[in-house]
Amino acid sequence: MTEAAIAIEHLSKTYAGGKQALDDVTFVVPRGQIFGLLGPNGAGKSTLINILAGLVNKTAGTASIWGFDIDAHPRNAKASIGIVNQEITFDPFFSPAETLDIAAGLYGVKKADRRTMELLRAMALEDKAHAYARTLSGGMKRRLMVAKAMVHSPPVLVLDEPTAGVDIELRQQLWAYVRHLNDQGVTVVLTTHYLEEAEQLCDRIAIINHGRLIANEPTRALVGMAQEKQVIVTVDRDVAAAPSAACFQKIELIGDRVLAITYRKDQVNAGEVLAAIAGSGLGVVDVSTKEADLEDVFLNLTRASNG
Ligand SMILES: Nc1ncnc2c1ncn2[C@@H]1O[C@H](COP(=O)(O)OP(=O)(O)OP(=O)(O)O)[C@@H](O)[C@H]1O
Repeated sequence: MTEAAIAIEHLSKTYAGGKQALDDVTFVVPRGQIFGLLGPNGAGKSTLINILAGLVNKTAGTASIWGFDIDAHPRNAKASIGIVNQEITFDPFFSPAETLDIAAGLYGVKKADRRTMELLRAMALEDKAHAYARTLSGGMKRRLMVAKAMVHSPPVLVLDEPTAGVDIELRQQLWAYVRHLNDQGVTVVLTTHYLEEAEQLCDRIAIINHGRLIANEPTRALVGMAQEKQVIVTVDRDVAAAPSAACFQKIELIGDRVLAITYRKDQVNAGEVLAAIAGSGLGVVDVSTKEADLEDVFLNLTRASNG
């Protein structure tokens, strides 16, 4: 079996005060992937990452990074992961080069092994190497944070909400660098609220909601679930049983005259769905549609997992 980049088993966290942020979470991040951890605000993503970082103590379960259990081998586990937090944290009076040197020193990276200029170059910060960090733009600061997380050349890089408040151009640059790192063999985990963002980058996506893992699928399979769209159709007479048609993914009678039809928008459009209703002899009185977004994917998945 190939070893996991990150393996989490039955991980739970209840904060003092009683809030359960993680509830029996088990999943594996395979080595070499770009792995998306999705979930709405407050789902428990940061808690999970902070446990991996050694900043939050778990209540139950185990976690290992690059084969190192975080309790049994905390130093090796920490050396195997670089984490870019949501907050930008560095001393504004140091230059980017100094910032990286200091971070490398904290990790015990020998001077000869430091990659300060290489990292700055990779993050397009070479010409700012000796400027005060406080003179950097917001985007440059964020890139510096990524470089800082990589000073000890960890095999796993975690980006927690890397694009919150980041403009599109910078986002593209950041993703290009993430892909570059991944091409070089770095396993990347990124958390985001945005399915679309994860969709573009990730090989695999896990979804966490209310502290529970509700999906862990190859991106393509998960995105398929987001292709579902629903139309609610009111017809002109009472119907005893919902009509069927090949273009319906699912049809439910939700009132005497109201049908909820799920279809895949990559396969049919609403017009065809309505035509199928008309074809079954029913007159359409009213229609409303609903786009499947991440929220719906959550709902579908939670419904599915509740049986
Ligand atoms: N130190 C803490 N003490 C008590 N409750 C906490 C603490 N940190 C987080 N929580 C709660 O735990 C839950 C999960 O929070 P967490 O920050 O892990 O979510 P998240 O998915 O990272 O959300 P966001 O995307 O907003 O950062 C939330 O209800 C949050 O209020």
